[in-house]
Amino acid sequence: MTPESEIFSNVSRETIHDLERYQELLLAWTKTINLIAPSTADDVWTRHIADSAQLYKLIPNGSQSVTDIGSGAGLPGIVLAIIDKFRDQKLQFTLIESDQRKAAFLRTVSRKLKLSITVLPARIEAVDLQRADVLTARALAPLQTLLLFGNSLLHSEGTALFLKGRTYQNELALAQQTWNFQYKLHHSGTDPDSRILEIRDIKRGQ
Ligand SMILES: C[S@@+](CC[C@H](N)C(=O)[O-])C[C@H]1O[C@@H](n2cnc3c(N)ncnc32)[C@H](O)[C@@H]1O
Repeated sequence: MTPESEIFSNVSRETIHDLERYQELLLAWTKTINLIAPSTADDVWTRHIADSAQLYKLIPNGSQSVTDIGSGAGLPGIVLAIIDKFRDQKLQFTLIESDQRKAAFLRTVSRKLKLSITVLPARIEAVDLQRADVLTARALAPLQTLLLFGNSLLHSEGTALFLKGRTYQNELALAQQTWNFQYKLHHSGTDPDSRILEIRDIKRGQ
């Protein structure tokens, strides 16, 4: 089994169907608003959908809420909500995206696919939210900034899942100068140079 087919190995046919509908909507809206980099439009399934879907198995059992920050086109938030729709876990998702047109796209996808999502068209720094069990982010900001957001948005026993490219080692070293935290690195099933950072116990350093 390839790493990518492994990502979808426990996923139902209905889930794949909804993910394909999401992909169609994403490509249709990309013609008018800049949802994804044009260079990635030919490979949305692997570059964006599979890349996001691999986070689902890292969401701890018993979690109830997931906050996805800087969601953009809904990556990973929408993809995780689609997978969760056909599972027993029934997570409540909050997606924060400051660009109003992207937030409109997220609301449209949520309505069409009947997802359990609240979209907040706001800046992350400005929201006053109940702390989540899980915080996710992809392609948003350096790790130091993500930890600052995690410090205010994540439950004290919660888990942050951040998709990071090849700079992850430098970002970890820099973040450790300001923050104390526990972390685990997971290989990415879509890009050998990327990692998923699973982070807990975020506290400001001395
Ligand atoms: C590079 S895109 C990545 C989007 C998506 N997570 C992905 O992987 O394709 C970053 C997104 O975060 C949003 N964003 C950046 N700073 C933000 C902030 N402070 N509050 C809310 N959204 C923000 C931008 O509008 C943009 O849609």
